[in-house]
Amino acid sequence: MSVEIFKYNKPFELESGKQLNELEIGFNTYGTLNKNADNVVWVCHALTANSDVFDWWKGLFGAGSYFNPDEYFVVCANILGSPYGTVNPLSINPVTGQPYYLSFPEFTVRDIVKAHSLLAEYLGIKDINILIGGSLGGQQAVEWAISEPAKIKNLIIIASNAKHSPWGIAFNESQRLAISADRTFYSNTPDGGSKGLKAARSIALLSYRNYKTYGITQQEDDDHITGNHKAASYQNYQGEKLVNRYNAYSYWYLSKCMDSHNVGRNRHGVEKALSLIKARTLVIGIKSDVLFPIEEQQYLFRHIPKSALAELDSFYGHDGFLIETEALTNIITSFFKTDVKGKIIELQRTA
Ligand SMILES: CC(=O)SCCNC(=O)CCNC(=O)[C@H](O)C(C)(C)COP(=O)(O)OP(=O)(O)OC[C@H]1O[C@@H](n2cnc3c(N)ncnc32)[C@H](O)[C@@H]1OP(=O)(O)O
Ligand SMILES: N[C@@H](CCO)C(=O)O
Repeated sequence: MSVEIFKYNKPFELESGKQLNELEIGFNTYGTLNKNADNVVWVCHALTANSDVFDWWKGLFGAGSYFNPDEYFVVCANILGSPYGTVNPLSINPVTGQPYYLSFPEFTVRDIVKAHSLLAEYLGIKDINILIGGSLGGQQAVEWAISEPAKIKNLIIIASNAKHSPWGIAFNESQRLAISADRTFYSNTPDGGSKGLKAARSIALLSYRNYKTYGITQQEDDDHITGNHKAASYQNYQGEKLVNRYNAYSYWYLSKCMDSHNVGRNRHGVEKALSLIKARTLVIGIKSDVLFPIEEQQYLFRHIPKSALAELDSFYGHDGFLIETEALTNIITSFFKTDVKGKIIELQRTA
């Protein structure tokens, strides 16, 4: 499915007070907006994904899945700073005629939401029936539900939080240290910082999975002492896989954006901000998630007025939100079948 581009030809003011002179957003839509305009499902994607949600969230999205194009008008937009159609550090700065690289302005989760709200307006979307996102996507979703409470009818937040934790920021900073230790990062070339990015992804994976995941998927049959350990080869492979489809500059800025996440900023605190949410909300946590531990979803559940919590027992850790599509389908189906506030659904892993 090809990416469409929305161009906003006015300067786009960022939360920092800085601005982007031009805003372009890559997005995908699937299905059609119905007569009552009440079938919109908006997906907020996570760190390195893109707007083709039918590709990366198969099993939950697509023909025959829960979110299918016969029933829903699904929209997914590429986030600010990401290189899949939206303005990002490798884009040309109209003022200089050169790519931004490290002169790209820092931006926040609120800026992503503000940009996507402009896209929603352009698409003629007044109400979002279901707003859904995991991880950094969940951070956008909760932020949007607070900034435009009347617009969001139902909210699904998966493996995410209300304010990025010191632990999460420490992981992100460690990844930025890896990127900046690669001096080519400062060369301002499209592949600058590639070795650093590879190391950064390797660090990040440790937070996306966990001890048990590695113990099973990367267990070795033989007894060799050094050299080509399976887990080492996996880290290298995954690092290179990201380098082949991404760039260090987008990664750097998006990790800073994630650190900025704090729904309470200038809103009299996190609890007050969460209390503003009007959407009927489903919070899903993954018990084995070490990056966004279950306590963070329990906290969201406690402070979002009309909310339910599901705790998923997955083998995959944080990345379970992308992988456990069958379990997510079951949880979401039960949520929309029940009106009981606070019902906690406990599910075992299915994959
Ligand atoms: C333009 C684009 O392509 S955008 C792609 C979309 N990306 C996104 O949406 C980002 C979000 N997605 C993700 O983060 C991931 O895809 C996930 C979490 C959903 C799944 O992760 P995966 O990498 O597919 O799964 P997993 O961790 O099991 O790794 C499997 C891969 O590692 C390889 N692998 C496994 N063990 C080893 C090892 N010991 N040594 C080397 N390679 C290994 C497998 O061969 C497989 O390779 P493949 O991806 O080329 O098929
Ligand atoms: N694996 C996810 C990040 C974890 O939220 C991604 O690459 O987008």
